Amino acid sequence: MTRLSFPYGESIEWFSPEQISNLPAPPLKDWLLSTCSLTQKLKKQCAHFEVKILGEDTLSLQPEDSFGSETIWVREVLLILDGTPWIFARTLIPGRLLEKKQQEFLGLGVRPLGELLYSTDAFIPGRIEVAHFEACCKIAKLAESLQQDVTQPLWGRRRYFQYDNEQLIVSEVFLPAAQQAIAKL
Ligand SMILES: C=C(O[C@@H]1C=C(C(=O)O)C=C[C@H]1O)C(=O)O
Repeated sequence: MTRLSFPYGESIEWFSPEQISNLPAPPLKDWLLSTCSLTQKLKKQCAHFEVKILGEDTLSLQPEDSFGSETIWVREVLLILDGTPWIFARTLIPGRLLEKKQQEFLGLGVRPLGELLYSTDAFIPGRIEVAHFEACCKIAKLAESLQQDVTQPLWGRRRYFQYDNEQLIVSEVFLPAAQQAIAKL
């Protein structure tokens, strides 16, 4: 039985959108590939937006997750719209970058990361990768623990942001409630 606790994210196989033949139909496809702040898009869909921190810590991750850095600061949150969790988000920041912007990252708290990343041109959005997750994975178990049945694969994306000569990675999984709501937009 998978231990359901932070860190929830796990080594996931991500693909460039061109490699995936069965991307979901719009509007979910548009949300997956959007280059603007997800926080701003989500806030338009609710009256009350909230960030719930699941965990923040410096971890030694698997090589495929560590992009060459010996230690990574990991932040995992739920983005909650009018009381319903829509997004599981996981941010990976290499130690070298954390040192440069320690106060900003460690001081985020329940403010959305997007407010930092999109407040300055210093963070340059980069490529987007996508993945979909079956019901067996740890994030699906997290969705089930949030009383959201996983009746179809969950879609997620991973975005790279460059700062100086470092990069951070932000991945977001659209939970069932989000996929159902977006399908009706
Ligand atoms: C990167 C953004 O910030 C969002 C907020 C996050 C957080 O607070 O940890 C993480 C990922 C994003 O969903 C964005 O708004 O696009």
